[in-house]
Amino acid sequence: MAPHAEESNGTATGCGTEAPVQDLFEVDSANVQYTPDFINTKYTYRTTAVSKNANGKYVAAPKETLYDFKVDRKIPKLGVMLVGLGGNNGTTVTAGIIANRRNLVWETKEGPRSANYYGSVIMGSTTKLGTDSKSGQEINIPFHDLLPMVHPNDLTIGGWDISGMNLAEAMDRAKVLEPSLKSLVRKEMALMKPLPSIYYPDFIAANQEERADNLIPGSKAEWAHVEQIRKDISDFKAANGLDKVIVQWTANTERFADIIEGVNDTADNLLKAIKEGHEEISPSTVFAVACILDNVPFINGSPQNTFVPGSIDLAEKHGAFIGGDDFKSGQTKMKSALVDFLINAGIKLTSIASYNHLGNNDGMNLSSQRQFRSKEISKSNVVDDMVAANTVLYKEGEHPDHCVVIKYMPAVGDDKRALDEYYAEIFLGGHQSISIFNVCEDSLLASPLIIDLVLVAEMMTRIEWKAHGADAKYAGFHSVLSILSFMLKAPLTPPGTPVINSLAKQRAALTNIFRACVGLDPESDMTLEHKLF
Ligand SMILES: NC(=O)c1ccc[n+]([C@@H]2O[C@H](COP(=O)([O-])OP(=O)(O)OC[C@H]3O[C@@H](n4cnc5c(N)ncnc54)[C@H](O)[C@@H]3O)[C@@H](O)[C@H]2O)c1
Ligand SMILES: O=P([O-])([O-])O[C@@H]1[C@@H](O)[C@H](O)[C@@H](O)[C@H](O)[C@@H]1O
Repeated sequence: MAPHAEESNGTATGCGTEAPVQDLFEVDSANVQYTPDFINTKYTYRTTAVSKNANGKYVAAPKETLYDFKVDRKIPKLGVMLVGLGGNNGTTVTAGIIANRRNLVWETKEGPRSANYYGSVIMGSTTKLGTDSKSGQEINIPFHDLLPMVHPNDLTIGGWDISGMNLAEAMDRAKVLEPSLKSLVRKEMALMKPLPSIYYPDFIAANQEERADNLIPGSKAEWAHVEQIRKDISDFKAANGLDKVIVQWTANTERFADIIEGVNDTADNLLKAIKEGHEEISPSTVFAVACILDNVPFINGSPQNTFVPGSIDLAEKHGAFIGGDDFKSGQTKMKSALVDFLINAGIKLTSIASYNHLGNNDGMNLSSQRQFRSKEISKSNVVDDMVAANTVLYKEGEHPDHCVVIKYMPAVGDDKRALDEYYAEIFLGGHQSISIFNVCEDSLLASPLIIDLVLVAEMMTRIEWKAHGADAKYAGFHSVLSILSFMLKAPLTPPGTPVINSLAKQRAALTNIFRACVGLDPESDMTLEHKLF
């Protein structure tokens, strides 16, 4: 376990390790070479190429592609800068990391509670390494140990907010954490004040204006804003002695930006539009551009279309990582698992009614129609791929009725209520109706996702690949990190590639890409060793 941080100068500071971490396991294979700095792997990627013959019959041909992967084992000192640091998610994830780093225990009405990373797939789940060579029993290891990843206790946290409240006051405003826990982290939180940010009123609800007292000068997208954000990141990195920084948007949901030819359709047009102060450039896109220009990974935890085509074009040109959109925390995460299960069980889902109400500031922002529309889109598209994949149940273009309702009810605060009804046709004209009442404590479910997104995105900056062969050159994965999809409602994918929303497939992709990087085949769960004897 990497040594942990000491708090200093008002930011929770992390610390990387110089020497490679001693891994929990090593792979014994002629295709895997370990050096002090790298894991070098020759990997055979096996797929099935399907075509149609002259009679219209599918022809399935096994296909093998050889890749070389190289993983940098050195764990960096990593900073994360949150846009919206003073919000419910921002204060909660910050307090949570401080609590874990200090192994805090606090009193609650159910008795003492200890800090944990529950809800994080990287820190709270395990993955099957293989089966015991003697007993045949499954050997599972912490997901975090599959590759040499940063530990969240070592993260250095900072960021921006249009509200100037220090994080102790903002934590009180958020009303998420137990008073007993807040009292233990209050001192460190009070020392953390968000950097001034950019505020373009037309992009978020008018009801947010009263908190906008911590602003970078200038009223619309301007190049000075890009330069200020780049300077903020550079200063944060230098002041904390960081090796890398990752920026994540957990600020308010913005309205969708119109995609306008000549404005935000290409990298050059987008840069030109920002310099001209075009009003259709959103704050989140300005942050994305600032990060891309300095190769700082940028992740969008909200549903708006931050990544207009010009920003994706710019990221590809710079080889910078971007990822999004919209943390998948409670109701939608459940939906992406349940719909997958029902449809893959041959049960014909015909209607999904999703209602929720919440009383936090996110809910207040979403009470404005244009911001709600962003969320409605991200919450609605999550079933599309699963429905389209089952042509036995659904004809071309046929899909379940699906409605999404969000209401702002201040009384429930951050304890969002999600009420769902799944209605399906079953055998011989029967019906199945599944009703769910799900209290999703929004920020306590989202905060571990913020951590997972940072850890996976940072890990991807230390993985390179090339086609197997002497003359090929190593390169990074595509700029759009679709590997992050498990944590996101509306996964951004490289242009022209399919969107996968099935939660099981998303986790399998994350697991098996990481397994490939250490020379292990995908986990198939066939367990033939338990069937063929
Ligand atoms: N479970 C969840 O909490 C969850 C799940 C999915 C998505 N999200 C999204 O995450 C975002 C944050 O959620 P939250 O509950 O923390 O909301 P919040 O309103 O408590 O926090 C958002 C913060 O962003 C700040 N902000 C707004 N515009 C800004 C800007 N231009 N620059 C810097 N700061 C700015 C606000 O002042 C506020 O402090 C929302 O967009 C929400 O839709 C949340
Ligand atoms: O629980 P989930 O659907 O994944 O996501 C949540 C929505 O249900 C909720 O309405 C919204 O306010 C939150 O920002 C979040 O998006």
